[in-house]
Amino acid sequence: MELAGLSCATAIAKAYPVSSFTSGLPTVLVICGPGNNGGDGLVCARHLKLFQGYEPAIFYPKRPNKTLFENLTTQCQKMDIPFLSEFPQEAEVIDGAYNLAIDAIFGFSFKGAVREPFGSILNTLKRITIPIASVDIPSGWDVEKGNPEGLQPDMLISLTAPKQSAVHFSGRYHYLGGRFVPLALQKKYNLSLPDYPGTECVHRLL
Ligand SMILES: NC(=O)C1=CN([C@@H]2O[C@H](COP(=O)(O)OP(=O)(O)OC[C@H]3O[C@@H](n4cnc5c(N)ncnc54)[C@H](OP(=O)(O)O)[C@@H]3O)[C@@H](O)[C@H]2O)[C@@H](O)CC1
Ligand SMILES: [K+]
Repeated sequence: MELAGLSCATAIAKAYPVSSFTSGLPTVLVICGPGNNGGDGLVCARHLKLFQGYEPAIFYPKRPNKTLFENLTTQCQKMDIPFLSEFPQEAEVIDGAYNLAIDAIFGFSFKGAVREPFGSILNTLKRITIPIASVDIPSGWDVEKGNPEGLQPDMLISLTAPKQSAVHFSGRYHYLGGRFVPLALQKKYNLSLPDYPGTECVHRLL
């Protein structure tokens, strides 16, 4: 998870360097869901803050009662990353306060109809105009079929390997992250992963 989240922050810093934010501070709203995708979001927020220049804030409405996620939350709090107590319902409020949104709500274990509070959150995210970077899968997408009515992010960071639904991604930036798959596992699952350049933890696909 640490490497997955670091990959996300690295890819985001490449696609949206601090210098590219011409209107004010590079404020980033990170929305974290209840599973490991949300954990990746917490790690990503922490690394963005460590990269310096980025100003992440986190919304984390449904927190699992597990030590890993409690520790990740504590680390963010100790780094003075603010946690929002409420999600702004108006898209304009998000557009006015932030320059980038990171969607770390659901990944490959999402299924069925979206339950609250995430339905309202996704509806608001569909209306914002600032770019959205989705971690692993745009939240609310079927892992294989995608979701034409769902979020259409500007950036996708596929982790481990792109999921089948990535063929429906129509944004500007697609990165692969998660340089941690052992060769034996790649062979077992017949994964043909691109070579990561040098010591990079991400590989740009689009
Ligand atoms: N394992 C690996 O190899 C790696 C995994 N990685 C990362 O982990 C991600 C997968 O994490 P994951 O399996 O924890 O599930 P995830 O997609 O975060 O969501 C589960 C949560 O969502 C909830 N939920 C589901 N449907 C819902 C609905 N309709 N409406 C509302 N809630 C719903 C569900 O709730 P429940 O059904 O339990 O009530 C559960 O709490 C993967 O995409 C990648 O980012 C990477 O770090 C690389 C290596
Ligand atoms: K996501």
